[in-house]
Amino acid sequence: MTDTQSSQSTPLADELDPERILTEQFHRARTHLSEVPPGLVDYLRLPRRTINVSVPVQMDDGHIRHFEGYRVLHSRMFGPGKGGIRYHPAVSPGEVKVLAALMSWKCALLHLPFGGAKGGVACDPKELSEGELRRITRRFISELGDNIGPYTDVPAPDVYTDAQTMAWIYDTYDQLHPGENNLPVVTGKPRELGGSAGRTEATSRGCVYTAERLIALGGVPGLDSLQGARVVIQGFGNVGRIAARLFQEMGAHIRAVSDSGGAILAENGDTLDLDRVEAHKADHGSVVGVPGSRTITNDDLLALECDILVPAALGGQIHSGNATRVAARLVVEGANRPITPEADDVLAARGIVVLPDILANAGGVTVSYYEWVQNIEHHSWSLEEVNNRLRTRMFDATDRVVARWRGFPQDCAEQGLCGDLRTAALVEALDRLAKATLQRGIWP
Ligand SMILES: NC(=O)C1=CN([C@@H]2O[C@H](COP(=O)(O)OP(=O)(O)OC[C@H]3O[C@@H](n4cnc5c(N)ncnc54)[C@H](OP(=O)(O)O)[C@@H]3O)[C@@H](O)[C@H]2O)C=CC1
Ligand SMILES: O=C(O)CCC(=O)C(=O)O
Repeated sequence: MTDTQSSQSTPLADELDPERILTEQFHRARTHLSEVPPGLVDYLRLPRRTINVSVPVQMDDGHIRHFEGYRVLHSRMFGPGKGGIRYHPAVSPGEVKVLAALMSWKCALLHLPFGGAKGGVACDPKELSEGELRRITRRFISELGDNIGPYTDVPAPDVYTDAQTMAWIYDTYDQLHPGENNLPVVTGKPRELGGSAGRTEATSRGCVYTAERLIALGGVPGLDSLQGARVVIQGFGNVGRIAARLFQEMGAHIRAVSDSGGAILAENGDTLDLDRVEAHKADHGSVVGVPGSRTITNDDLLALECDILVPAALGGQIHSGNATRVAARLVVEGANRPITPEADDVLAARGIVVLPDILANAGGVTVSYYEWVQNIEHHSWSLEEVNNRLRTRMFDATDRVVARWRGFPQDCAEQGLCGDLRTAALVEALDRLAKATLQRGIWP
């Protein structure tokens, strides 16, 4: 589309259902894994445990409200469950279950000694005071009790939670287990409380590293460098805001960004002044209205002509109703599950490459692993050391996924197989999980 056109688009009925999407993605990968017993493959899709808790909280005006909270442990195949905690009105048991499964694939793909987990509380943090959020967090964590722990299930930040939330989680757990080294019970903590150098930027840094590597491997037709690449980013929170900075440091031009209030496009068609965007967001709560920018909708942002599109907000943003309008060469999934399987097919048919979530945004959990190790060892690594380790690990995972992708049969479509990078990443992860399950042994 041109920068001035606008149109509305809707997904198909049920297309955004998270569990249907996971089942479809899983099905696409398992067709490449004919040597793994079918029953075992099914087992790998399902969560080990789902916990629902009711969280009663006294609000600032004195009345009592309750919130629904969830923690799903999908797998502990390679170590403790690992995954963020999200506070958002749309948090549901189905969505948390799917996000937990994605964490298992992500950790397996990155060779991290973790399984997968995810949690969330259905609430709107924008309508809550800091005190109310603190009380929700403390009560949620005490309701979870020993279902989390440094060697069983280790939370971290996700949408609308941050280092402060992690500090409350640590403090609550520490009150319940005095006298132990409880720092590794949660990652993404403030630096003063054992947080790792580089964790805040890690997810975005991982997006840049994986994109850089994929491009260097010749994986994106028509794109040979980040230098001069035109980048569009949806979401201006932890992942989107920092990704904008890091892509710019690599010489890319940030054409447009967005948040829940809308999207902005650099007026001169060139690059946004990120200092101004950040200052405006801090003062007004949204990127919309930054001087020197033009306001557009989030849907129109996804259709802007660019080299790299980075969805870094919520799931289900690119679907069959708008995938035909995406005008990028490469989509880097900063967010978890921003693209539906139907949209994956449309993008693949149009030659648009997708760097899938379990690879592109795995920098966050990778540095969470480094934080966990540092906490266990009572040690602290420099930012340079963390970033070097992260770069090596992200490059290695990208190399393995690209090798798997290039090893797919040439005639995938004729054989009824899906031949995209998402499927390659998932096959790589599932193959490892399947082998480990069989090596550990299914009990009689
Ligand atoms: N934090 C991490 O380490 C990791 C995060 N992720 C994934 O990245 C994504 C973003 O997470 P994170 O940056 O941490 O979350 P944040 O809460 O820091 O930021 C979320 C951003 O998304 C924006 N947003 C919310 N709803 C919409 C919408 N409907 N349209 C456009 N923008 C919207 C928010 O807008 P506003 O500012 O107006 O509220 C905000 O800018 C999620 O999918 C998360 O699961 C993946 C791996 C690790
Ligand atoms: O840092 C972590 O442990 C998990 C981050 C996360 O929730 C994710 O990768 O989706």
